[in-house]
Amino acid sequence: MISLKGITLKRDGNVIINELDWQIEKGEHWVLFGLNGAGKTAILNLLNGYHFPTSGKAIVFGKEFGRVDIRESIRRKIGLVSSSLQERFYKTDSAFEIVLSGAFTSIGLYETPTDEMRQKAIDLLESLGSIDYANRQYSSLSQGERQRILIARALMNEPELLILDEPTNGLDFIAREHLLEVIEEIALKHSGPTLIYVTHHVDEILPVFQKTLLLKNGEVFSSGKTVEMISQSVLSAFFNVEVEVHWHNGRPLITKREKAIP
Ligand SMILES: Nc1ncnc2c1ncn2[C@@H]1O[C@H](COP(=O)(O)OP(=O)(O)OP(=O)(O)O)[C@@H](O)[C@H]1O
Repeated sequence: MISLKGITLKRDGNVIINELDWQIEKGEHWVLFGLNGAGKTAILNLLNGYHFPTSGKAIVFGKEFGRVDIRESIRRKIGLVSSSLQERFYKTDSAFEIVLSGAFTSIGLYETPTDEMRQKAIDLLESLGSIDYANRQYSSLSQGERQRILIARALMNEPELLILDEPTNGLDFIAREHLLEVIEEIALKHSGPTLIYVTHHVDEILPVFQKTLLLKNGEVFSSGKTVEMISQSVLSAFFNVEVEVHWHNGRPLITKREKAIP
């Protein structure tokens, strides 16, 4: 579905992504894990066609970047949930209008939605538990409610790939767990999209994310099965700090290992 080989991205003379290799198969849900400044956003911008690789070969949905302009066709197949989108919406738009705008991949509604689109938006709002606040102004919603609206918006086009960029930012514990339940349901849907979950929080990695790419300083530190990546030895080397990993109900927790008392 996606094949990135030897991708390097330079911006203003700086190497932001260096020799990145990443293969994503359909139905294989991934975590993109990296600390602040690792280059996660840069990779998402690459996948969406907002940045162009300086070198390397990128094939997205069977089409190679650079051969023809494939940005438009790519963006219709990718749903993006990112807090950077929130700042771009119009303050007066209702949650329902924002979900509908997903059908046109636009910010704001410039075209008249069909009855079919309206019904789809209602169905999605219902399935995400958001119908009660569908007519409220988006700007008046809580952060957790906004994230659900963004997910509904991203699902309007039935994307092949759904990218969730740090979706739990600003959520309290309960709202976070509720959102993770929604995400798990989407991931488990047979005909649903393939997911990329971007985070720097280990404890948000759900069992449905069976693959993890660890990104450090713009390079792949390691990638593969989540259980192998989220291990004591790999993460201690990744963080450069000794950590312990504890698994509970299929979810990992990490703590810094205390120094042994001599
Ligand atoms: N136009 C640019 N010119 C130079 N450096 C840039 C440019 N854009 C991004 N960078 C740098 O590239 C690095 C990767 O940035 P990126 O935003 O992709 O990181 P990130 O992993 O998404 O971080 P965060 O978790 O903090 O959002 C950072 O060090 C950033 O300062």
